[in-house]
This record gives sequence, C-alpha cells and structure tokens, in this order.
Amino acid sequence: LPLPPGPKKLPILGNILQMPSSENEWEVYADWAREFNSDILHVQAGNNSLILVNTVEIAKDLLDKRSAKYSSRPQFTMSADLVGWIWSFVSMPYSDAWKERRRMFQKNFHPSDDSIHKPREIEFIRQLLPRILDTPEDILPLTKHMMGGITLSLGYGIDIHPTNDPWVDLAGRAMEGASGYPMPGTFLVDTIPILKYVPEWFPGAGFQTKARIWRGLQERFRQEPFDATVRDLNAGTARPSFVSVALSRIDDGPDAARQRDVIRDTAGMFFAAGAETTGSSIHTFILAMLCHPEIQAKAQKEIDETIGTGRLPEFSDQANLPYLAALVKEVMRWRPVTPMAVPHKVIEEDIYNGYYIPAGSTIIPNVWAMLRNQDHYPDPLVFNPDRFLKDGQLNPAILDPTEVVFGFGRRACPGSHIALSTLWLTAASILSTFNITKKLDANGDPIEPHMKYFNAMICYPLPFECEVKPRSKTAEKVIQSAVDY
Ligand code: HEM
Repeated sequence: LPLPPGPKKLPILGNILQMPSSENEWEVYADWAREFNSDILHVQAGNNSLILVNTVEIAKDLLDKRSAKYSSRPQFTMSADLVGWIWSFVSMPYSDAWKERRRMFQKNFHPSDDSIHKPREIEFIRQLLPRILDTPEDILPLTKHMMGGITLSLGYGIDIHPTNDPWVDLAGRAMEGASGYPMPGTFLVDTIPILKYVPEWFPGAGFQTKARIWRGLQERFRQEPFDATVRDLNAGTARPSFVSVALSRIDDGPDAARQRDVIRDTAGMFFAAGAETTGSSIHTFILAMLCHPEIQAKAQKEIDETIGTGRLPEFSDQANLPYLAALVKEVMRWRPVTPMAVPHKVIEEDIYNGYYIPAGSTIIPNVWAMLRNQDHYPDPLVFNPDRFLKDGQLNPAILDPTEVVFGFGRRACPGSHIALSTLWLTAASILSTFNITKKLDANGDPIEPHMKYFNAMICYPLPFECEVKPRSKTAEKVIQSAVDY
C-alpha cells in the first residue's frame, strides 16, 4: 500500500531540505495538506518517518481509537541521553515505567478531587491581584511567577516567595534545557546520535557544554524540591501536595524506596508540564483583552450583573457565566499553546484509509490547523467568543477546543483540569477588578500590540505593553480585602 501523500522525496535525504523551521512548521504542514489534497501526509526527514495529521477526526481515529499502537513518544539523544530527562514521563516511551508514573499522577491528582488544587489556585490568584495593583506594568512577569508558584506548590507544598523565589528560579532554569519536550531537530546530535560520544573540548561540540550545564540543573530540579518536602513532612509543617498525598499512600515493603523515586519524578511534571503552558494561555488572555476592548467590556458586564462588584468571583460562579466560559475556550483556540500538541510514536505498522503507516513513525497532530478549520470555526482568525454560544448558552454542537489542545488518547494531558480552572479564575478575577487598555505613547496615541509569539514546542506571546488599572475604588477595596483570604 502507498504511504500517505506528501512532498517529493530525494534519495537518502528524503524531505530533509524541505522541512520548515520550528518557527512556523504547523502553517507549512497545513499548506501541504491543501497542496496534496490530503489531511494525512507523510514526510521523511533523514531516518525519521513523520505522519502529519491535520484534522481532529483523523487524530481521534488514530490516537484515540487505536491508542494501543499510537501512544509512544519519539526519543531524542540531547534531552534523554545527554541532559538526562529520561525520568520525565511526558517524553517517556510507552512502557511500564510510563504507565506507573501516569497512574501515580492521576490517582493522586484526579480531576474528580479538587480539594487541593482549587483552594491553592484561589490563594495564589488572590495574592496576585494586589501585586498587580502595586506594579501593574509587571502583569506578565507576575502571572508567570504565579504559575510557577501554583505548580510547585501543588507538586511539593513548598512555600513560594512573592517574587524572586529560588525554587521557581531553579525550575525555570532547569526547563531551559529541557528539550525534554520532543521537538526534533533542534540539535544535530538528535539526527546523528553517534555525535553524543564527541568530547566537550572537540571543536564544534558546544552542545556538550550546554548539556553538562543543563544536566546539573536537571539533577537539582529532580531532587531538591522533593527533599525539601520530605524535610517539611518530618517537621510536621508540610502543606498538602502531590508528594505528601502520594507518600502517605505507599506501603513500607521492600519496594518503598523505588516508589519514593517514582513519586519524586512524577512531582517534577507539575512545573515542567504545567507552568509555562498555563502561563502562556494567561498571557494570551491578557493580549486578547487588550486587542478587543468590546469583548472585555461584555465579559465584565456579565460578571457585574451575575455576581455584583462587591466580591471576587468564586468557582461556584462558573456555571452562571456562559460568556466567560466561551471567552476562555476562544483563548485556547485562538493561539494554541502547543500548536502540534506533543508528538506520538506508533509502535507497530498500521493501515489507515488505504495508506501504509510504517512502525516507528512520529505522529504530529497539527492542533493549529484543527483549530483554524473553517468547518468547525468560520472566520477562524477572528477572536470571537460568541462562536461557542447559542441563545446565550454554550452550544454543544461546536467543537470544544479543549478536546484538541490537550492532546489525544492515552497520552492526553492529565493536568488539563488544573490548567482550565487556573485560567478561568485568573481571567474572572482580573476582569472583575481591572481594565486592560492600550498604553499611550508620547503623542497620546495608543501603542498597538505587536502580536508576536515565541514559537516552539510551547508558544507564548513575546512581552507586550499594556495599561492595567483598577476598575473602581470598590474594585481596589475588594482586591485589598482578598489578601487576608
Ligand atoms: C494550557 C495548559 C496546558 C496545555 C495546553 C497542555 C497541553 C498538553 C499536551 C498537548 C500534552 C500532550 C498530549 C498528547 O501527547 O497527546 C500534554 C501532556 C502532559 N501534560 Fe499538559 N498541558 C497544559 C497544562 C498542564 C498542567 C497544568 C499539567 C500538570 C500540572 C500538565 C501535565 C501534563 C503531563 C504530565 C503530560 C504528559 C502526559 C503523558 O505523556 O502521558 N499539563 N499537555
């Protein structure tokens, strides 16, 4: 049977010369889908066979319905062998080790139990608001720091300083070297693995220096916050967290030490997979409000009319704010945080719609293209929360972007409930208390936001300027009183 269509391949090199840069891969893949009139494509990048999936229907057919075959991950020499992120279950191959960590995560942080994550999110968001009041120009770093704090606090229960926190700093620096996310091709050693044996002093082996520094940070990030939690637990001062709950559930048999290592490694995923991703969606929310004052005003009106102006929004208000729910969905759709989700790997050969899928192929779900599909979302470039509403209520007939942005099948994001509740409460709290407007330049003209994103495995808006002011004196008082929460 033929491979799925795709650009013409050269002998040995395959499509390596046509491969797009990581800046806009998803756009090129969507263009190829149109050019070859197929939503499933095959490209060959050197030794790597890639299957590009451009519709949600095909992604579900393969990654959900055939998940027993399609749930592994491609492996990369730089991140796994040289930097040492082999313990990260986001990038582990489909294996017993992955299953054990995934089960551990879900058992101790299940979506049906919000007793730890929601109160912690409320606490951090209520501390955020007065900080925005003090230094509104820092709204982007403050929200980023908050996400680092929430994820570390949920993972470990350790205390986080309001700014310049050493744990957030360590985790952030460790993640710089976490090409643990399987984004192929960043380093030549990923394409030619034998290069991993080239010594650091050898000319051109700068990647070895990077790997050595990143490995040091990775090892500290893996161990030190866990050790701090164990110290707090022994001192009786630990706050509830993934680690405290999971440790309380292990039995003291001969397997206890190994189970502790699994808990330690799973805890690292809260920050590694949750901080930058959710932070990115919060920054996109701020950017969308900046660009669309009329949508901001409509959401504020809904909040004011539903809960009044005398208190901050609570999770219990969620069901009564359909426009805000639609707005959050549109934030997730408009600028997807991970435009190609996280690639899967198929472990056995397969046949789909008459095409041959070679074993070992990397499957890239083009989430960006799925969320710009005109059939699901007419005028897809426009930021329009109303597309999700009918008669003032959420319309279940419209494809929910959260079915796409969090990936597919057995590897789908296990932290989506944490991401969504944090994004919702942050958006609700900021909208109820602040106005986000364009800054004025020296001539009094509004400064238009540049709309540029840092594009990689995880995309986020590059810093942009905005004016953030409390909506009223009452709003200021509400913010101040929330500090004592
Ligand atoms: C807006 C925020 C987030 C987005 C867009 C997002 C997106 C994703 C995506 C696309 C995947 C890969 C799914 C696949 O392979 O099909 C993933 C995996 C994962 N996410 Fe998230 N995520 C977010 C927040 C979080 C949070 C808050 C946590 C934890 C606190 C988290 C933990 C994980 C973990 C552990 C995995 C690996 C799952 C596995 O390989 O089995 N994520 N996420």
